[in-house]
Amino acid sequence: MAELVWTIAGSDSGGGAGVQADVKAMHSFGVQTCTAITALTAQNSLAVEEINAVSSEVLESQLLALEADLKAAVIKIGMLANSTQIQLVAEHLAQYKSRWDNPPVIVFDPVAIASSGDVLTEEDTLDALKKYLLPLVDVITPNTQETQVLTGVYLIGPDAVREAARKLREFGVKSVIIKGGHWDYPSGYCIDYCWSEGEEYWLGNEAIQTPHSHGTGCSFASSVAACLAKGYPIKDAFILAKAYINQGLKLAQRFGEGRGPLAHCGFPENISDFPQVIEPGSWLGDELEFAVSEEFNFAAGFAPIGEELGLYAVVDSVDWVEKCLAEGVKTVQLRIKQADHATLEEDIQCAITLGEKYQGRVFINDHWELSIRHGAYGVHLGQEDLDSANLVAIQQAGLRLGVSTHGFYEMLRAHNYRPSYLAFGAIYPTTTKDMSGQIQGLEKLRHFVPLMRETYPTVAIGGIDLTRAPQVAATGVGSVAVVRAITEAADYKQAIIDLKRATGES
Ligand SMILES: Cc1ncc(COP(=O)(O)OP(=O)(O)O)c(N)n1
Ligand SMILES: Cc1nc(C(=O)O)sc1CCOP(=O)(O)O
Ligand SMILES: [Mg+2]
Repeated sequence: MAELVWTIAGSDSGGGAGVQADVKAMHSFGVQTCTAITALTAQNSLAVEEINAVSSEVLESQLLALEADLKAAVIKIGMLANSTQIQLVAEHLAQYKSRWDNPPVIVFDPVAIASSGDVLTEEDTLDALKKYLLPLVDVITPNTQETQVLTGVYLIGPDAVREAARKLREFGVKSVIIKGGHWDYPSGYCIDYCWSEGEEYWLGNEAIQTPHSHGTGCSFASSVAACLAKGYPIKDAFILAKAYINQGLKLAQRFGEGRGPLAHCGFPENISDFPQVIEPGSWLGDELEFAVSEEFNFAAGFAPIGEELGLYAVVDSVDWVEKCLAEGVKTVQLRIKQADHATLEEDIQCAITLGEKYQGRVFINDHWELSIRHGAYGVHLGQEDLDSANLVAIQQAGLRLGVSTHGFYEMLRAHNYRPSYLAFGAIYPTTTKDMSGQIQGLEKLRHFVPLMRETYPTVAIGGIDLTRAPQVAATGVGSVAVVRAITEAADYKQAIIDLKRATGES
């Protein structure tokens, strides 16, 4: 069943922003949308002629109807026309938060100023917002002007953006996304910022030049809301919303004499619409003056593999490396996790030699220094390892590099390094490793694979067994990686034959 998302916002008679944009954006991400309309604006592509706020009774009757029968996973709030509406909505939200079995996530787009420049709310709303609404908000998505109006911070650079986000959190907001569509810094680029749970995320891409951008703010917040309802973590919702806007700006058309609306074109599927994850040491990171640690090393472009990896066995001993290679598994990873493993170096050496003997690809998990020392075919690293491993040394030694990813943000971060392959996990729950909160499922895998398949060999891992392998392979992923499906099989030789057949390898 589709997830339910409400939008509490104004109607745009011109069809480009407000609830009209919200419904289209939410539909693109596959959620069911309910609406509570706060105002019937009379506007077209040139101007907002009238606001026409609905009465408190009319607004409340919509909320009462929805809360009685169609409880939302996420509620997106757009234009609230006056302080009475703000107070009314805040009272209802507070009840939902305290009384519903599954309290809704609140996403607030503080629509102060339409892109045409018209002020959409009354003067006294600012105090009411700060007093009643912001303490209930989980994610706020202001643009530059709205951020400045709410915080008094003028966004002249990254530190000012951080400072504004801190001020918004002081009002009680949990997570902050500040959209950089208007700050043109660095020149010609559009940089966006997200702060959530102590982590910050920066995304950037070249600014897309079009006058037809009406409704981008509403659509961005609605995309975030829909993605959160779909179970994406905020950093992935942030990326997807940004890709959705980029896609819509590129395809936007003129309707009327003024600014046309953002185009709504479904889930973003083209990698060129996705932003770059900005990291210290990258060009954009330098432009934004991100601190770079002394031992910082960055390398992009690792030795290619040249074909898909096929059935991929991830095992914890040399004995299993040999058993798998001997049965014709072409890609094997030695994954030894005990820090005090007495024969670690010897085992890595043996695994590398076995790979050469059986002409298989043997990757070593984590231990990149020993991998370089003994000339491994490749190493497999996790996201945290990207910060600490000597990537330059791995690249210069000609080792292949595989990188784990768990979601869109990590996938795009890994893409900065142009590794030799990308792994997506965990597709299903697994007992081999604690992956709680990081289960992707087939629907998300179906989105990851087409974005990356042209650039890298792709691998799916986590909870895959013989019964699930065919559906995983049907996503187009190039390789299925398993631990227990081989090492805990009653007959591992038969399991290898069956898994290869189930994934179309033989
Ligand atoms: C093929 C493949 N994919 C993902 C992983 C997980 O690697 P990582 O995130 O580094 O976690 P650990 O395996 O070190 O626990 C993997 N090993 N192999
Ligand atoms: C080692 C590992 N990495 C994962 C990831 O998602 O990064 S899932 C995983 C365990 C896979 O084991 P099994 O096939 O037994 O479920
Ligand atoms: Mg690792």
